[in-house]
Amino acid sequence: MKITVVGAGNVGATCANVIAQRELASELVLLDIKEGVSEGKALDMMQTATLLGFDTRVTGSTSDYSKTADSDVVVITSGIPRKPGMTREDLIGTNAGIVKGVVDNILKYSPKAIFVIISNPMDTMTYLALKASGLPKNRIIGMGGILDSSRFKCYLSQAMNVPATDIHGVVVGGHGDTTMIPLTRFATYMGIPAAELLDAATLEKVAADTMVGGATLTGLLGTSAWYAPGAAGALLVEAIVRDEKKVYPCCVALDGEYGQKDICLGVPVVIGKNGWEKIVDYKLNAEEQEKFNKSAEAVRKMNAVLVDLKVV
Ligand SMILES: NC(=O)c1ccc[n+]([C@@H]2O[C@H](COP(=O)([O-])OP(=O)(O)OC[C@H]3O[C@@H](n4cnc5c(N)ncnc54)[C@H](O)[C@@H]3O)[C@@H](O)[C@H]2O)c1
Ligand SMILES: O=C(O)C[C@H](O)C(=O)O
Repeated sequence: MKITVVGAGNVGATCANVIAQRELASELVLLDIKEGVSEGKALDMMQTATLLGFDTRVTGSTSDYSKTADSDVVVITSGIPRKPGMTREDLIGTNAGIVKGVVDNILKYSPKAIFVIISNPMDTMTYLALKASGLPKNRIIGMGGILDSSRFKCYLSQAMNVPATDIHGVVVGGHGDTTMIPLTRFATYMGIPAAELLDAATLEKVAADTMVGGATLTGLLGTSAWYAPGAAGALLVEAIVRDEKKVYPCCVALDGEYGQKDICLGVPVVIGKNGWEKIVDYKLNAEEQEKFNKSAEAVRKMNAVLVDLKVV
């Protein structure tokens, strides 16, 4: 198994580090445009192999895509992150060109790869990757919902004062401050509905905190987060390479499911060796469906910008 991570910055390097530690591949390539950075980070990681006990061979490449040849999975994290006060959508002008260029280059050497898109604005970058690559839709997966759900579970666990690992919680819709939809109705602690354990105001605050989870971290860090995003990307890669058939909320192309078409948006999907294999229907109620439709409307507006940018 060969995996490439494009972008050796905060998220890419963290994701690669988790992939190596969990031995998800025999070969892992980190690629960046910054001279020597991916090689340096790869070597640093290799020097943890005997300390942490893994055999994945990690190498770096400065812009040489031939080193990524025959990758089974490619994770795209290249692009600028937001700064405090910015939205993810503000990044489109820079990141669309970067993501398009990366997809084109990867395809020259790894035509059979499954793509995991992390660069922001992620829903639109996933749509761009789908259109630019012309690949079957199941091989293009945007990562956002896994991260947002893990933040949702984190805030729920803090409100309930219980371990986050005993909580179930899912966020669907877009990966934006106003477009994501924490599904409070489906949140449970060991099967007990969260609404029975938390009052309505607390549950609402948990959902609101989840939605601005990335912005909160950006305010604290001065740039956006990387530990949870990197780990979430690696978890998605793990489900693919181990053919786990796990259900994760991911950004995928909808063709009528959840009432939407010609858009990539976050819904629960089965993940396995073929990429995303099936969409799971949560049967949203009217209020949730209305939020989902509004989320789609906002993402569609962003997707239209891709035409102005002449990348689709
Ligand atoms: N989807 C998510 O859940 C999620 C979570 C966190 C971050 N992000 C996004 O991921 C992206 C990366 O964030 P980060 O914190 O790692 O930023 P970063 O600045 O630390 O790293 C980005 C890296 O991309 C590299 N890069 C730029 N252009 C490139 C190109 N053409 N080819 C290869 N590499 C290139 C840069 O040199 C840099 O090393 C941002 O767009 C951020 O918003 C998304
Ligand atoms: O918040 C960001 O801009 C980065 C990422 O999308 C996140 O949710 O951490």
